[in-house]
Amino acid sequence: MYLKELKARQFKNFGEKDLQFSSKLNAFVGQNGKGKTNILDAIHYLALSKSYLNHSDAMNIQFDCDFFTLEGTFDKNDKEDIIFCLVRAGQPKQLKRNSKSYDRISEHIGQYPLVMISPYDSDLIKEGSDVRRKFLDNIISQSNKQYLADLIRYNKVLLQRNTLLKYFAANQTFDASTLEIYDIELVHLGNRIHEIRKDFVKNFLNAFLKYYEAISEGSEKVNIEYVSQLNETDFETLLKDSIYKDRSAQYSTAGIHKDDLLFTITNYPIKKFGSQGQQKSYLIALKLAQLEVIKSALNVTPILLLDDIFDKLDEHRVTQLVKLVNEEHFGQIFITDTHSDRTEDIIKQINSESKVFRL
Ligand SMILES: Nc1ncnc2c1ncn2[C@@H]1O[C@H](COP(=O)(O)OP(=O)(O)OP(=O)(O)O)[C@@H](O)[C@H]1O
Repeated sequence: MYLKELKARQFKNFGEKDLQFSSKLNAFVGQNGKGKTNILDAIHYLALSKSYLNHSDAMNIQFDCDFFTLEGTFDKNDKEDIIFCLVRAGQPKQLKRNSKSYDRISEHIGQYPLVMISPYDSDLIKEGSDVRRKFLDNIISQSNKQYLADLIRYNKVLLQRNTLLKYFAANQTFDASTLEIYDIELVHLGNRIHEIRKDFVKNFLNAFLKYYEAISEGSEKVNIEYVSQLNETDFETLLKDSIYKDRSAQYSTAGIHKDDLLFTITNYPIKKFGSQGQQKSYLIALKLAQLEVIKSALNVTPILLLDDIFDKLDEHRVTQLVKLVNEEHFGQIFITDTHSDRTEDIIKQINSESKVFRL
């Protein structure tokens, strides 16, 4: 599967932009602010029906305009699919495949898988546990619909339990039997989610270690640990033990909604002890492992977007990374860079069909 062609109208800084791509490597070169990332974001938008960068669809409309459109021609098993997207400020977005609107936009997800590696991924290391849980949940949900359903239900029950705790506090009352109804369901769902996350991290770790070792040439010891209160104590006991704390906090303080991933380098948290290059290598290995998992779940090779990823990596790591993505199991790749010399070097190394766009 690859993107053959992109037509963007009034999307961010592009009034009108038509591009034809190579099925293997595409490089966008240009100075800061020329719109290299915006092109990757347009591709992201077409593949996943949302921007990587802006939560609000309307923020992608060119300044002083009323709408944007994107049209992408994907080649999937030698068949062409045309994806069209129209966004008008204040209106629901329209998404069509081959001129037919989707009944639900979620039907589009997974059809044209894509993984983006961008400077904004540093949030995964630097921000709170919710960002890492989201990363984990997103990957697992792509191939496990039951997991997604359990997770949605868990969050709903959790919200109801929290509302009840607030009600108890506001009315200076307490009813253990009502709380127990929620606890039974939370324990049932939470245990299932915990087991799946535990198994997933075990498998994901192997792929991650393989990529980190390849990029760093095995020079550093890294690890991902699945941190969960349920690793130590069963969920039922946890809920019982935390009831006084929950009542005073007026929310549920224990459960799988507190899970985290601990990213380490030489046994210390990479967030505090990793250099910028090590953190970047770590993020790249995480995302390449993500690509591998998606590929085996969907049986389609995701498109890979590499936004400005060479900065802060030393020459060895750049070479290793280029070698890696040049391997057979990677499909279409888009890269952006401000250094045209470096891009030319990379293209020489990759030595396969490629196209360079100068912006
Ligand atoms: N809605 C919008 N309408 C018009 N222009 C926009 C809009 N959103 C962003 N831009 C412009 O897009 C430009 C940024 O583009 P982009 O981030 O793609 O640059 P880049 O080439 O990747 O730069 P860098 O090398 O610094 O990462 C900025 O000039 C910004 O003002």
